[in-house]
Amino acid sequence: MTHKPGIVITGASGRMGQMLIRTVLESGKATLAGAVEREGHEWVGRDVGEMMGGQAVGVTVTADALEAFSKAQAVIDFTAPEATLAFSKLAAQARAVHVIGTTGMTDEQIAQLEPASRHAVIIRAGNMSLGVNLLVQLTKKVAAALDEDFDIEVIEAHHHHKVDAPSGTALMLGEAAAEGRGVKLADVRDSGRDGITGARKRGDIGFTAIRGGDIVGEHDVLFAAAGERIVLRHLATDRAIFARGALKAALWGQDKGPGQYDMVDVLGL
Ligand SMILES: NC(=O)C1=CN([C@@H]2O[C@H](COP(=O)(O)OP(=O)(O)OC[C@H]3O[C@@H](n4cnc5c(N)ncnc54)[C@H](O)[C@@H]3O)[C@@H](O)[C@H]2O)C=CC1
Ligand SMILES: O=C(O)C1=N[C@H](C(=O)O)C[C@H](O)C1
Repeated sequence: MTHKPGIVITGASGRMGQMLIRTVLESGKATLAGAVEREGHEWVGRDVGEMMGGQAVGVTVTADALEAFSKAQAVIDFTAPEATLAFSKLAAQARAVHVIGTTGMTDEQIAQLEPASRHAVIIRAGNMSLGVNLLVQLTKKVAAALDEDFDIEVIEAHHHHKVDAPSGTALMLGEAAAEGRGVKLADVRDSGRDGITGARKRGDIGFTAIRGGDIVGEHDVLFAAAGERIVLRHLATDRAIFARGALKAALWGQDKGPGQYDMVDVLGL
């Protein structure tokens, strides 16, 4: 690719926002076309490089997302569900590729992305890392090979700032396990056990969420039967893996037609 696409990062001051800005600036494959934060945020009106504690990079943080998007070829968005919905409409208006890493969206909110995807490329995944997307494929295969004598549990751990549970990744893994078994996750999902829950229901897929300290993101898919257990595990130790995946998606999306895609499409898994 000779032309370097301009990329806007939303949620610029966030944990992922800052990681994405560094990744784009250091990539040599894209330029940083803009940095967006919410109205009233202390970073708005300031140079994003300086606000991250380094040299000025010549990009002023703005709350005017449409103006920023209209000068870019892609938007990478790791923010919050309501913000992401609003950004999807603006990215479609600007015909910019919208890479969505935001998790915690309801089914209704996900359905509301459809009109935007008629006009622009949307690439959405609860986890943008190569390792997790490979684990999703493995989970599907293992679940398809085993019967319901194996209880499936998804166990995830994240830092204490995380606001949604189960994590987007845990839900991807649960969906993959359900697909492997030929069932709908909604019919077998068991989240948040507490109190006298009764015995585990055969065929259910259980979810457990741990929150503590600075854990970047850990996911186990446990297949537990009488006398043996299989554990598929992914450990993230650096948020750079998510940012690298998101940048790859933004570049991949440049020559695709409008529609909704995920990281399995991007990575060709
Ligand atoms: N798909 C993936 O690979 C990954 C997804 N995530 C997800 O990304 C999201 C963000 O995670 P973190 O960076 O840890 O959170 P964070 O709380 O550090 O950052 C979120 C940022 O979004 C900004 N924001 C919120 N509403 C906004 C609006 N209307 N306009 C502009 N900016 C707005 C906030 O001010 C904040 O700077 C979460 O949903 C998380 O689960 C995180 C890591 C990897
Ligand atoms: O909020 C996070 O930090 C993460 N969120 C994503 C998720 O919900 O799965 C991906 C990663 O695990 C980090």
